[in-house]
Amino acid sequence: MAEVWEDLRKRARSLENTIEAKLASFNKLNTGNNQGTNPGLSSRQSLFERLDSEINTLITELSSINDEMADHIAHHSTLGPSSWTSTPAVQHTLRRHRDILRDYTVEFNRARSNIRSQLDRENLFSTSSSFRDKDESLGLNNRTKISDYALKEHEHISSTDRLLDEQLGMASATKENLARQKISMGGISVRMQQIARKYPMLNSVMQKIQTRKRRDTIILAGVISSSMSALRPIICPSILNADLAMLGKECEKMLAYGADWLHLDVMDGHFVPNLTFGPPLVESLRKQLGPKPFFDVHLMVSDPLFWVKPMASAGASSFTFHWEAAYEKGGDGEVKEILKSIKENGMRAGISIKPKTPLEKILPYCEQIDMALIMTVEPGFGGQKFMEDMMEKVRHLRKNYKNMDIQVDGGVTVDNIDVCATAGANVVVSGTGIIKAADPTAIIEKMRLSINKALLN
Ligand SMILES: O=C(CO)[C@@H](O)[C@H](O)COP(=O)(O)O
Repeated sequence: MAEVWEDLRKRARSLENTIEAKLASFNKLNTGNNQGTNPGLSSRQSLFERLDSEINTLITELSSINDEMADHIAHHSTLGPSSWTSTPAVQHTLRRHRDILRDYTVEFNRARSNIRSQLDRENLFSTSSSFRDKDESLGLNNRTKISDYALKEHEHISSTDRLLDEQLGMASATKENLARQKISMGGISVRMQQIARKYPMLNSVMQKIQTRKRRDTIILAGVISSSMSALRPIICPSILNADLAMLGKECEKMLAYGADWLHLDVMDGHFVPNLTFGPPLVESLRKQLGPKPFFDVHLMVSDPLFWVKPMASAGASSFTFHWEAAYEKGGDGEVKEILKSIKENGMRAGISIKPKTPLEKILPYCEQIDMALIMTVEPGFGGQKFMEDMMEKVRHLRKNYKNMDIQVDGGVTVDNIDVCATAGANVVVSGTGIIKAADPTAIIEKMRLSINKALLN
C-alpha cells in the first residue's frame, strides 16, 4: 500500500521536475523582438506549438497522478481511522502536490497567453508590412484603418484568452475542492458505518440524518480538512518600497498580483534610524481596501506595548514586535504583557529579532506566538543585501516548531527564495524583489512554488 503511494509520489515529483524545465524553455520564447521581419518567427512559432502541446500533456498526466493519489487515500481510509492514509501528513502531501499543479497550470496559462500575444503581434507587423509593399494604391487612411482593425482584433483575441485562463483556473480550483471533499467523506462514512454496525436499531435513523445532513457534512468536512492544514506559503510584499504617494493603489495592485498579506513596516526613528507611518495610515488603508486584506504590521518601535491598541483599532491583522525593544523596556514581563495584549485585541502575535540577536532569546515565547520573524537585514531600510547566515536560525526554529509560521524579511528575492524555503521559512517578506519586478505576479508565483516544494519534503 505504502509502496504504491511512494511510487505515485515519485512519479508526481519527476513530472513536476520535467514540467518546470519545459516551462523554463517556454518562458524564454517570450523574449523575442517586436519587429515584423524577425527571421526566427516561424521557428519560434513551431517551438511554441511543440512545447505548448508537450506541457499540456504533462500537466494532464500530473493531474491524473494527483487524482490517483486522492483515490488511493480515499480507498485506504475505508480501512478505518487508524489507516496510515488518514494521517494529516499524507493529506498534507497531497495538498502540496495539488498546489504545485495549480501553480504550474497558472504559470503555463499566463506564459502561453503572453507568448501567443507576442507572436500574434509579430505576425501582425509582418502582415501589415507586406500589405504596404503589395498595395501601394491604398491611401494612408486606409492603411491606418487596416492596422487599427487588426490591432482591435488582436486585443479581442487576447482578452478572450485571458477569460479562458481565468475559467480554467476556477475549474481546477473546483476540481481540487471536490477531491478534498471526497477524501474527507470517505473517512466520515467509515466511521458512520462502524457506529451503524454497533447499534443496528439506530441504523435507519442514522440513514435519515445522513441524507438530510449530507450537504452540511460536506461543508464541515471541508472546514475540518482545511483547519488540519499545517503550513502554507504566505507571500507578503513590503509596501515600504512602493510609491508611497499612491499607497492605496499600490496595495490594490499587489493584491491583484497575488500577494497573500500586505507587510506594513512601522518605524519610529528611535528603534531604527528611519521614520515611516503609524495607525492613521493603517486606518486609511483599511478604509480603502476593505476588511478582507491581511495587514501584517511589523513594529520597529521602542515601545511596542503602547501601539498594540491603536494598531488593533486601525485594522491591523497581525502585530509583530521586536524582542530587543520589549526586553529593553521591561524584561521578560514586558514581552509577556505585549503578547497578552495582542491576543486580547484580537490580532495574531509575532516576535522578531535583529540579525545580531541570538535565537535563544525568543525561544521561551515560541509556544505563545503565531509567527517568528527572522530579520535577514539590519531593520530600517529596503533594498539591502540578504544575510544568508540567518538561515541557521530558521532551520533551528523549523526543526523544533513544525507548525509555526516562520517569516523572513530583508533582501529576499527569487534568487534566494529556495535558500529561505529549504531552511523552513514559509512566510516571505519581499520589498524590492516584488515591487520593483517587471512581472510581480510571476515572482509571487515562483516564491509560492518554491515554498510549496520545500513544504512537501
Ligand atoms: O523591514 C524591512 C526593513 O527594515 C523590510 O520589510 C524591507 O522593507 C524589505 O525590503 P527589501 O529588503 O525586500 O527590499
